[in-house]
Amino acid sequence: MANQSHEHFKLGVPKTDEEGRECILEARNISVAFGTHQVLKSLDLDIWRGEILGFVGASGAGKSVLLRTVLQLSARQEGTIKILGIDYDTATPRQRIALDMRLGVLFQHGALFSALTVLENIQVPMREYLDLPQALMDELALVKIELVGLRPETASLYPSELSGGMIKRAALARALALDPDLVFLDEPTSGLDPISAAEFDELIAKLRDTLGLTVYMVTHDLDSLFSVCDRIAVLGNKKIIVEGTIKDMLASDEPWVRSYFHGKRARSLVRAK
Ligand SMILES: Nc1ncnc2c1ncn2[C@@H]1O[C@H](COP(=O)(O)OP(=O)(O)OP(=O)(O)O)[C@@H](O)[C@H]1O
Repeated sequence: MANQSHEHFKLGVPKTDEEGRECILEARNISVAFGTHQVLKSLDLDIWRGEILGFVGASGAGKSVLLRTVLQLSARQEGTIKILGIDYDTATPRQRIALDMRLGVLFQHGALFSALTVLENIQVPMREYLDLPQALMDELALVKIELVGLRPETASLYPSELSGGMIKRAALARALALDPDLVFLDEPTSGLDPISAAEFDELIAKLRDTLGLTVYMVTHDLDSLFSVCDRIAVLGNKKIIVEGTIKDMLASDEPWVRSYFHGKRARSLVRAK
């Protein structure tokens, strides 16, 4: 038993960059097709500890497909995905569970269970992966509720009783339930008014700064890209066509990147900076 629990937590040795940051997720040569429709071809991606990586690309470019692929939720034709230095395909079942626990996900529409309260929603991953007494799970869920800036009274509310911004925060609290290293956020500010969206961005930046969280954010929100993303990756032509800081995006000659980051809305953000 002792050996089994040891194996459960035995993870790999991730590669590091020149600043000594660990590579939390390393995807190589990823290809995905649906029938004859090739969506991703030989795509490479590294995600480094502590960064907020924004993923953009034209509608239909494959952002959701890539997200689902790196989360092992949809099949790929080829390619390897290492999480914390472990190749998911060759990992033992226990290592896979340990890896799954290191990742949190906030799907686009919050995806809370409507029949469960906020507290119960946050406890879903705890019930799935941990064996804790109810009182401890209640305590831990309340800590997550506070962490995402919700009031303790929110714990007993159902999703239908929450505003859009509160749903996103509750879903984020659930994504953080197991203290993951990396959270995936799919369009986290879509559907929020600009003030709630800006507050959500601030929360993400705060969690990165205080918890050392690493964030993979699919977004169309230029405000988020300008205000919180350390690095931006642009998906197009079946792979990452440009990646870098917002400054790099503004300097890029790539036609889609130019029109996206030099559009009217982007120009007003550049002026405001
Ligand atoms: N299960 C599937 N079966 C067949 N084709 C699919 C499937 N899932 C996605 N696709 C196709 O893959 C392509 C990429 O879709 P995807 O949803 O990843 O785009 P996206 O970049 O996330 O777009 P958006 O910004 O509009 O959400 C699209 O052409 C889509 O029709």
